[in-house]
Amino acid sequence: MSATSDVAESNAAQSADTATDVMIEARGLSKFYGEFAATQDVSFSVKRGEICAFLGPNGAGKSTTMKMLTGFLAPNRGESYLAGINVATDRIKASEKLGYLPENGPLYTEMTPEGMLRYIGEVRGVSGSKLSDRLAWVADKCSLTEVWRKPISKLSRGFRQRVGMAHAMLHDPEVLILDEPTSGLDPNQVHGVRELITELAKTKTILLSTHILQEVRAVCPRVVLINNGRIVFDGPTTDLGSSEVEMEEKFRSLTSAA
Ligand SMILES: Nc1ncnc2c1ncn2[C@@H]1O[C@H](COP(=O)(O)OP(=O)(O)OP(=O)(O)O)[C@@H](O)[C@H]1O
Repeated sequence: MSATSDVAESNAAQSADTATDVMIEARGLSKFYGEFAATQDVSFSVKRGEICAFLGPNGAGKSTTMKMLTGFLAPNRGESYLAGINVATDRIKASEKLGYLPENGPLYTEMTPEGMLRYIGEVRGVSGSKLSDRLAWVADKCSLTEVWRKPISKLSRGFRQRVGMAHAMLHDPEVLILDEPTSGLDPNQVHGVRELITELAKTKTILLSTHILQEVRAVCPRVVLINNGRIVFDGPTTDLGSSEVEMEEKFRSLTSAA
């Protein structure tokens, strides 16, 4: 084989790898409410195994983008892909790859975590020993054992958030999209959820939204920053600064009104 065809073959293999390695992709996502652009031409991708922060101030467009990425909101322009699957045209196949924790997601508060998660598993077509195994796994990973049979209405916000995480992870998806997973939690609960995310990151691709810089530093080596509906930074977290103070300054300069 010639050197040229060697190179061509290696490039082809590389681009095939690259194609399957992109697990989350936003392609030019725009969402308008009347004249107001909630997001404009948002494009970025997250590769297999990455844990990426989607950072931005309040109202920047994080939840809107996540809803479009997960197929819960139709963009006016642009496309979303999960594991290479077009979310708009192949929703069911894409949703098999996806675990989504929406901001303030609904829970069946009259049920127990066990009852609700069993019900969701059955609706998704999992049953028997496979469902029991998955329930045991999420109960353990999300530290839900002590509240497993208590009504969700009686649980603290931290435990409710963990039930939401368990819901997202029940079908063992490859991709997790988590909208402000630590919002409203006390410092101990924040620590617990961050530990869980770090543990999950060993086997999953994760995009998590936050407006907390410490969260990014604690959990995410990569950051995509959105402001006024547009991406203003995409790169390694360390490129935002080597200390918290530097990061705050950079964040402010990238997100202050022009
Ligand atoms: N249904 C809607 N109708 C009109 N405007 C909307 C609607 N949904 C969102 N917006 C606006 O779009 C912008 C982006 O909202 P979004 O919820 O995506 O921001 P966010 O970055 O997730 O904010 P936060 O950190 O506060 O949750 C905001 O100005 C919001 O008021």
